[in-house]
Amino acid sequence: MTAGEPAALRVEDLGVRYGALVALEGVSWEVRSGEILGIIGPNGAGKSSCYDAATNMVRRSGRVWLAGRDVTAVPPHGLAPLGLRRAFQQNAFFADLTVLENMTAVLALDRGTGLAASLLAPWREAARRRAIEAEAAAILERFGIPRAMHRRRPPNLPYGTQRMLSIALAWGTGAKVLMLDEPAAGLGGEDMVRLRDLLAALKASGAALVVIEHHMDLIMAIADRIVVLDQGRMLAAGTPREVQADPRVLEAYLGRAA
Ligand SMILES: Nc1ncnc2c1ncn2[C@@H]1O[C@H](COP(=O)(O)OP(=O)(O)OP(=O)(O)O)[C@@H](O)[C@H]1O
Repeated sequence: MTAGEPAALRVEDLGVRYGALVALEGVSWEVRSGEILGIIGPNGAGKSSCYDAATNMVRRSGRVWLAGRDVTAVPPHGLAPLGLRRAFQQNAFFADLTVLENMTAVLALDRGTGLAASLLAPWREAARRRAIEAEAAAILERFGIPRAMHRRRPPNLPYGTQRMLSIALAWGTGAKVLMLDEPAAGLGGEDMVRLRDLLAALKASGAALVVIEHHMDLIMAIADRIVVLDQGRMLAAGTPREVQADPRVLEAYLGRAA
């Protein structure tokens, strides 16, 4: 990214209420291309509400800009074509389709071809389908899913590979901003290393990543900047080193648990 270029995603003064409960208030941050922004905070701090607010999935106040364009009023399904994509905490895929069919279906949908047309298409669609399948296979490999696994069904994959698949499906034809909700949940050992390497590679490719994560070692290692939420408000923001040294952050995490 060059100086003066607008942030890949900028949110300003986000607020969310569930009835009388203020889940989020006055939250502002931005993430630039080729950057990873971490969002952390104790349980119930408002992290998921912040994602829902940024992607217009909940009634909220505040404003959102994507690459300088005001997308405050754009509905969730209108954001993906603009490059803002999101993967959820739960692995999400069609369990009855193979890994390759899942990826192919996402690409076809991204390109405006319906699922039925992509998978059940008549002969005249065959060449086009083969091209999309080849692209899907290449994306899966990029996300660390080898060809030997492409004909399997997602529930039969190792858990860490299911997670990679969920991220690949969220990525689709490509994200300018990818929002991940606890990508490391349930992962350990080698899978953590694979995830960290993948996120670093996506960042290096120029994507902007926003990552909610409870796994502190991971987020402190990969994030360029971190926003700390507590009780719906911004408690701190800065580099990993800065937030780790912030007494308010230590208090939020350790003080109340002690
Ligand atoms: N749909 C909802 N209806 C009512 N209250 C909600 C709803 N969703 C979240 N909340 C409340 O809003 C507050 C913020 O929740 P949120 O899920 O955004 O926090 P979080 O930081 O993502 O938590 P966690 O780390 O546990 O996932 C919490 O008090 C939660 O109970």
